[in-house]
Amino acid sequence: MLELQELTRRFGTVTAVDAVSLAVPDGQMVGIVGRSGAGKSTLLRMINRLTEPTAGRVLYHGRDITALSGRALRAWRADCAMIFQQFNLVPRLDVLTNVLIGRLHRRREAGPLAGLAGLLGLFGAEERARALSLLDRFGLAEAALQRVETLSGGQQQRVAICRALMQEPRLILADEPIASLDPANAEAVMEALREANREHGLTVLCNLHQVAMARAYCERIVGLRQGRVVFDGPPAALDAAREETIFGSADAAPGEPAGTGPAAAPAASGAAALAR
Ligand SMILES: Nc1ncnc2c1ncn2[C@@H]1O[C@H](COP(=O)(O)OP(=O)(O)OP(=O)(O)O)[C@@H](O)[C@H]1O
Repeated sequence: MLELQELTRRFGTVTAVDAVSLAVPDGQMVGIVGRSGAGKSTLLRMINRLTEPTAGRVLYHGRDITALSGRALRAWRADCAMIFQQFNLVPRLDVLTNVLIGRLHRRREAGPLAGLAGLLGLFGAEERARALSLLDRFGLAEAALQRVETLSGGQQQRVAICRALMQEPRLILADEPIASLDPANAEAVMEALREANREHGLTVLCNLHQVAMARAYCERIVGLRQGRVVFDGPPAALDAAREETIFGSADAAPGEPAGTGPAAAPAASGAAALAR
């Protein structure tokens, strides 16, 4: 169980995440939705401590993640694989090497020398075989020796998911993984995340602008608005009125003029429509 207790992050006068409390059982696939600026990225980044909370706690299986430092924090970060909108692969390296880089997160845990051995290309036959088998599972085995920059965005994101699995994490934190993809590639990536969730039993937290994708692929949807949880439930419970609570109406919400405030989308009038 991952527990967020009154998790808060302020940037100056902006409260990006405002006392969020959530309990996520192991193996759940959660879609976190909300307008641009609602606090989705900040929330996710506090879980692996890329962003430090201003207040509140993160607990995993009862252990206080917020209090970790040094080696224990590195180990926790290795338990949380992160997927980014821009893939964060090494474009000039081949696909297989990019996937093997997932092992470095585990090796860094074992100490600097083990990490260095990985950087020098000293991956064992077993690790290579595992990387290839992951690529095969996601339909990418034939591209294993191609430079990653020659692949489509959707293929690159699936390589990033293979790299994440190579890390043998307990959680996947995906921050807008499909924001820059066309619909077909977006679906392929969401399928891959669902497979990681179901076949590997991983907890997946996935930030999404598109409610339709969250509905289709996530068993639970958490809606954020101005850093607060305004919806938490299964897709079937997210009716039009509740969706409006998350995204606002076609017109700006009361007291929240279009294009201003921490939760403002590029244009509030278009944000709800774009998000659906
Ligand atoms: N490093 C930072 N410094 C200052 N303000 C920040 C920082 N990171 C986030 N914010 C602010 O916190 C609020 C929440 O941002 P966040 O990126 O978490 O939202 P989001 O829902 O992920 O939005 P998007 O979908 O556009 O990434 C915004 O007002 C943003 O400007």
